[in-house]
Amino acid sequence: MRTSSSRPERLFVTGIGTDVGKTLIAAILTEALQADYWKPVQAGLEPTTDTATVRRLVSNPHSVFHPEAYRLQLPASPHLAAAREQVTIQADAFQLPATANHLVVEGAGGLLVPLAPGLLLADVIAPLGLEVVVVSRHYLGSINHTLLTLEALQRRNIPVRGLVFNGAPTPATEDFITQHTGVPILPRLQPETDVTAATISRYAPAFRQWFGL
Ligand SMILES: Nc1ncnc2c1ncn2[C@@H]1O[C@H](COP(=O)(O)OP(=O)(O)OP(=O)(O)O)[C@@H](O)[C@H]1O
Ligand SMILES: C[C@H](N)[C@H](N)CCCCCC(=O)O
Ligand SMILES: [Mg+2]
Repeated sequence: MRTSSSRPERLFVTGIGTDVGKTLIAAILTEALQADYWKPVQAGLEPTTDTATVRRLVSNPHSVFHPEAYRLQLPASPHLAAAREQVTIQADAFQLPATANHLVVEGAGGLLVPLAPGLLLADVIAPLGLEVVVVSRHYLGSINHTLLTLEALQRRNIPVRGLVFNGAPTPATEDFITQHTGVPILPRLQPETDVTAATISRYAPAFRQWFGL
């Protein structure tokens, strides 16, 4: 929930790929800021959706969960999932939900995921005036994927709020990315045995403090 004196945070959570922890970090940000949450494109509805997951993981009563612009059955790239249902994802469907609260928007997969022929996720996010939080999960190859993501954001003049490292601390990776790019670094996530509302509540204060709240 936003206090009257603070500027609302408008964050877009992207990642260096799919399954890197965007939903987990979006839930932490949503809880930390008592923000609203919006997942504009959901590809894959079973066993659950990211909106339902974040709703389950968030404890505060203020967050509002805005309906997806596109809910697609197939857990695949959005351009394929949409085509399977004879749906064409349209750029003008990406209008931010009307809210004065902090807002956390979660992408699908990585930054350059295709939505429709000639249309990438980055194309529809860029005009929305969001600041990006990039999630970098550790695996061999993640340095390259992280630098490519940051370079693509810079080339499109999309502002980067910061980077979250997800996984056991890996100094050789984290130090190189930090020094090479100079991007701000948010609190890190450790590998967790269980991801529950209690896990999210444990991380939220450090993120809240990082945002100066
Ligand atoms: N630090 C962690 N500890 C334990 N499990 C994690 C961690 N980070 C992510 N996971 C788990 O990995 C899986 C993939 O994470 P998540 O759903 O957040 O990915 P995503 O980037 O949001 O994917 P998508 O592109 O489908 O939105 C989930 O089961 C999540 O709970
Ligand atoms: C279904 C999956 N979990 C994500 N929602 C979508 C991932 C799209 C990846 C497309 C790609 O980069 O090849
Ligand atoms: Mg997700």
